[in-house]
Amino acid sequence: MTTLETPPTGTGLAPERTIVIDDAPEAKVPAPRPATPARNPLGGFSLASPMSKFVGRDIGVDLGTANTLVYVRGRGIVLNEPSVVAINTMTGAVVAVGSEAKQMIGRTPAHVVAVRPLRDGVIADFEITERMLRYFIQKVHRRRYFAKPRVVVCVPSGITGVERRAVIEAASQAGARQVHIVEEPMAAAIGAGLPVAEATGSMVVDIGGGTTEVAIISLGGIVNAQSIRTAGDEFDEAIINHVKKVYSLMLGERSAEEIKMTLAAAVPLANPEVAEIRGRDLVTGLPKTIVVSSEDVRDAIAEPVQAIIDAVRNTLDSCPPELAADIMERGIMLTGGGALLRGLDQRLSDETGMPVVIASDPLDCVALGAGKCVDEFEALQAVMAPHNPYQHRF
Ligand SMILES: Nc1ncnc2c1ncn2[C@@H]1O[C@H](COP(=O)(O)OP(=O)(O)OP(=O)(O)O)[C@@H](O)[C@H]1O
Repeated sequence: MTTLETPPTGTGLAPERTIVIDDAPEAKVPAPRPATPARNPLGGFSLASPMSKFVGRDIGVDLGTANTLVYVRGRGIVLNEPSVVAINTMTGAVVAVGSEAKQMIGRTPAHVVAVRPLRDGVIADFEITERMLRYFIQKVHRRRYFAKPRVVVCVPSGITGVERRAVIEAASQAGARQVHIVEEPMAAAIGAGLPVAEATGSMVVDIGGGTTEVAIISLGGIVNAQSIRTAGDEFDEAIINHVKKVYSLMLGERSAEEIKMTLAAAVPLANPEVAEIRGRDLVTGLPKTIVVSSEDVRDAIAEPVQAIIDAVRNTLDSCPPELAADIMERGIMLTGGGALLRGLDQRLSDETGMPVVIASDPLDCVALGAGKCVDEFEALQAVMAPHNPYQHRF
């Protein structure tokens, strides 16, 4: 039995303060991954790109709603931090960024707010996003280089021109010499090792914190895509609302995320699990303990899970028959943190009749794809260019 505790307010603490839950494991900075090997998994592209004089400096950024990952050319993924910034509201100063700031959510004194500057995959607070990016870029470069880096940033495929422009501006303000955009599903597919350049259909479903990207890719381009603003955050919200409605218990974001990771499933489990959750009773304001089962949590997240399944089905419905046959053979690749929701692969497979595979590093795929675009920049221009009228130099 897992114990999740949330102390009451009325004690002066914010309701979502958690006692037992540790910071999410993905908040830790990983050991640097080896740079992408010099093979050519994309098949159709020549990888004979000349070594640029800027080797080691250019970076690929997965600017995610939940996590930001930075890949440095020649070094691999060197930074993986929650997309959270703590700000002192009296002075406007940044108090903490990343893991340290995430730990502060729900625990800050009145004059400090812990903010997630991206919502639904796009920039909700431009200035804070820019400061966060600047901090991360400076952190990975450790002042070793004087010139500004060339930056490849991943964005959801469904964002508007204005939202795209905001990402480019934020990256340039944060110190990029040149900003290139690659769409998240394309980056996820490349990072998952799908043969995106070949004349065969590949399907990727990237379930992040704010958006789910569904795309069918062939010959280096996106044939069909759907981006919905339903993903991991929506699961958390559904759990908070369910516990509030059924048990009159107030839960915070971090507790809900922990419940999702430990208890939630998209299919009935052979051995249902339970967890004890302590929180604030909405009626009495006093601490209360409830026992929640995995079945309970499955009901809570049923709606957002169904929305993702519908997006996959809709994309498949409008898929050219030849590509559908390829996908039938090859299967659907699941990437992003949401791919780790228990039983989601099985549920998707049951509902679509297609084989479904979870990528080996689902949380890293987008950053690895952006990294490959950086490592093999000249060769992969084609992947970026057709979808990218906004390649900017500053
Ligand atoms: N084991 C798990 N089970 C369920 N969900 C998980 C698990 N591990 C991580 N997640 C969820 O995955 C999401 C983060 O995934 P990811 O880092 O791919 O998103 P992101 O790139 O930051 O978001 P976006 O692509 O929407 O901008 C969070 O909602 C997190 O709670």
